Formats: sequence, structure tokens, C-alpha cells
Amino acid sequence: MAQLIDGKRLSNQVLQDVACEVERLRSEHNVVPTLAVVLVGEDPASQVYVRNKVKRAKEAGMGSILHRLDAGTTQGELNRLIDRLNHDSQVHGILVQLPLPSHLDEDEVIAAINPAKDVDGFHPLNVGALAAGQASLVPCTPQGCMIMLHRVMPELRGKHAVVVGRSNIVGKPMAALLLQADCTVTMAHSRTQEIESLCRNADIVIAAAGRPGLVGADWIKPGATVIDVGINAVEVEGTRKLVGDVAFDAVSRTAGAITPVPGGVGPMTIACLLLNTTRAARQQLASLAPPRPSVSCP
Ligand SMILES: Nc1nc2c(c(=O)[nH]1)N[C@@H](CN(C=O)c1ccc(C(=O)N[C@@H](CCC(=O)O)C(=O)O)cc1)CN2
Repeated sequence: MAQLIDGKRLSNQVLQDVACEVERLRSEHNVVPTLAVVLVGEDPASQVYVRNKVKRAKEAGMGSILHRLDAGTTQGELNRLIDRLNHDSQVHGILVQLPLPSHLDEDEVIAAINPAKDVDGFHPLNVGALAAGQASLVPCTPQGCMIMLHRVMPELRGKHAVVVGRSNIVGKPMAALLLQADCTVTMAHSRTQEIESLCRNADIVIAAAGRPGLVGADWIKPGATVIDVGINAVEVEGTRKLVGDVAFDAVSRTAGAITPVPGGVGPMTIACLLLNTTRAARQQLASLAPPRPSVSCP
């Protein structure tokens, strides 16, 4: 049976580190890292995620401000709120919960966020920096996946990883992070041919396609590590249930290690969001500090 990678437990460890860093920023610099969360509309899943983000931020001693806007909010109104948050020195991180109602342009909203406060790591400047292997704010879900992977595979160098799914939020940044860790990376998607045999050759499979139970036991090499990013609500015998993109029971009998859904990648996403907020606060503090003299004074 595969080793279970417990996202709930690991995320609590990350959140403890976040709480320590929050306390350091407060006691040493009188700064309370603060996250502004923007939710537009009434999407039920988004409301749960946003509530959890605000709750975890408070538990870690951070500031959090929730901006709930109604579903009819215009692009101009949303852009003006982002502009206000960009210029608010008490706000260190800005997150706009996705998806937005269809009349709003997500790309325009993301591009309007100050890249230094873009704790989702979705701004084109942060995306480009990650692709170029430069320091940046890294998207939360892939960052959480890397923490989980490192727990069971301390040495990633030379490992063959297949990422199933090519979204901007998960697939693409995930591939960039695996490349940075010296993995050999294959990206697979709905048009990929022979996807099963590609995965069967992989040491690591990241399932992020958004298709319940897509990855079966016959896709997985014995002993491989499987990270399930899918969070799909399905009805089983009249009851709503959350399942991943991986057929968990079957794959657990083949894989070496596997993440569950729920209790896997989801909690890590929120923990990494708060980690990014402390990093953004620290970075903003450093950019305010007077420059140090480059030569020593006599
Ligand atoms: N601005 C963003 N929007 C969205 C992101 C994101 O990273 N930034 N990711 C997803 C949703 N998401 C975070 O926002 C998210 C999804 C799921 C979970 C989570 O903890 N899930 C639990 C189950 C929760 C439940 O019972 O419904 C789990 O997997 O155990 C956290 C965050 C899309 N939008």
C-alpha cells in the first residue's frame, strides 16, 4: 500500500512556521502581514475557500480583509478596488478569488495587481520570473505540491515527472518548479496521445486535469509518487462527495506514495498563500529600508 502524504498535517507545520514569521515581523519591525481577499459573486465553493483563507490567516496572527462584491460588479469598479489596495501600505498581499463572473476579464484583473503584492503568483511578471528561474512569488498549489513531493522524495534530480493538465494556475507553474528541481518534465493534456503509457514511465505523476478519477492504476508505475490536484464535487448515491483526478483506492495499491482528496493538496494551497503573504511583507519591508552604503565608511 502507498504511503499517504497527509496534506492536513503538513499544512499545519507550514502554518506554524508562518505564525513564527508573523510574530518576528511584528516584534522586530512592528509590521502585521495583511492579506486582502476579493470575492466577486456567490459561487458556493469560492465562498468556502475564501472563508478558510481568512480563518487560517487570523489563526496565524495575520491581518486579513475580505472584500465581498456583488456578482454585478463592473470591471471598472473591480480595477478601482485593486488600485486602492495596491496603494494601501497596510496591505501586503492581494488575492482575487477565481473564477470571476464571466463578464469580468480575469487577465486584466490579475495584471492590475501590484506584482509585489501578488500572493497568488499569477501576475505576468511573476509568471515570467518563475519561467526564467528567478526569485518570484510562486503560485500556491504548485508550491504546496513541491513541499509534499520533497517529503517523500528528498532527491528529485533526474526523476521523470509527468504533469497532466496545462492550466496557468497549476500545470504550467508546476512544470517550471519541477524543472528547477532538475526533474525531466513531460506535460500532458487532453490532446496528448498515449497518455497512459507516458504516465506509466514516470517516477512522479501530478494529476491536474479536473476530471474525476481520470488516472487509474494501470497509468502508474509501481512505486511512483502520485500528487492529486483535482478537487471535483460528484454525487455518489445521492450524496455530494469530493474526489480527485486519481482513482484513489486502486492507485494506492500500485503507487509508492499518494495524496488524498480531500486533505491533500487543498490545505497546502491555503498554507502556501499565507507563506507568500509573509514573504511579500518581508520583501516590501526590505524595499523600504534605506540603501546600505556599498563601501565601508572611514
Ligand atoms: N485566486 C485563486 N483562486 C483559486 C485558486 C487559487 O490558488 N487562487 N485555487 C482554486 C481554489 N482554492 C483556492 O483558492 C482552493 C481549493 C480547495 C482547497 C481545499 O482546502 N480543499 C479541501 C476541501 C474543501 C471542501 O470541503 O470543499 C481539501 O482538498 O481538503 C483550498 C483552496 C481555484 N481558485
